[in-house]
Amino acid sequence: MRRILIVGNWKMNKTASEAAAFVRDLIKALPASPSVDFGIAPPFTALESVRAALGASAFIQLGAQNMFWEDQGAYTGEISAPMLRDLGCRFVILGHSERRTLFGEQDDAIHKKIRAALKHGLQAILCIGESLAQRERGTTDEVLTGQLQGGLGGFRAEELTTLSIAYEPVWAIGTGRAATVDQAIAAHCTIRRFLSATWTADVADRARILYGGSVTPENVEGLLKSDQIDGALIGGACLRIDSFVKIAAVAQSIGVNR
Ligand SMILES: O=C(CO)COP(=O)(O)O
Repeated sequence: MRRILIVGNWKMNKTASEAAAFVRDLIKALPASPSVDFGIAPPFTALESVRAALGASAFIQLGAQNMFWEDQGAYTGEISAPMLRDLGCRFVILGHSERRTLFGEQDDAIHKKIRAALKHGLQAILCIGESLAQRERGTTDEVLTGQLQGGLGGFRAEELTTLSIAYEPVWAIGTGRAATVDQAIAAHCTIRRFLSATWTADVADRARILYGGSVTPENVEGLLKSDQIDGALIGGACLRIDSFVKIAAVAQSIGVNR
């Protein structure tokens, strides 16, 4: 069975010192031997201070919110996979809908980033999700499989053993309007079926599929109770200690029984 993964995507929030102080408090409040995995993706500028604050707390993984696909060179403003590895990152979020819509990221760029992440031993969390218009048009499944094909097409099954996918419907991000459990399960099943049909049953079985979009301490239990939902990628509710800790407690209680 897949272990639950709870990741806080802090987006463009918290200075390096605020982030470090938060993490020091968080470590004290989280269970000492968790039955689930935790990850935090602070802004690039806080990676170093968060790594120092995490110290030996290996149960919280450090990750980044984006990266460029080249290792080094004349790419002003960009950050590479080796740079992230050197700062202790273990994962990187790629293809977030804010990157796609606000910064024009397309599938071919996301594909190159995933390849670079895997080459350097970073776990990729590939974000996919439909807009409200696409859902209303009834094209959700097509959008999801198109984004999977665009991001992952051409990879060999052996390359995808550490892959995670985050299903983040665009209309649910930061809106307070989360997908229902049934909507999330339906999308996760579409994703898993596609992984199995395109690669192997093993790839589909191993991939952790997280839900993201207005996850809160109140709705996380319903989501995680489904064995199709392997965790959550959380924005707003992971910016506050109290709600992060509440979500962690729910995940922990479900995780021990998985
Ligand atoms: O985009 C998200 C996580 O990547 C979700 O953000 P919210 O949890 O704030 O809706």
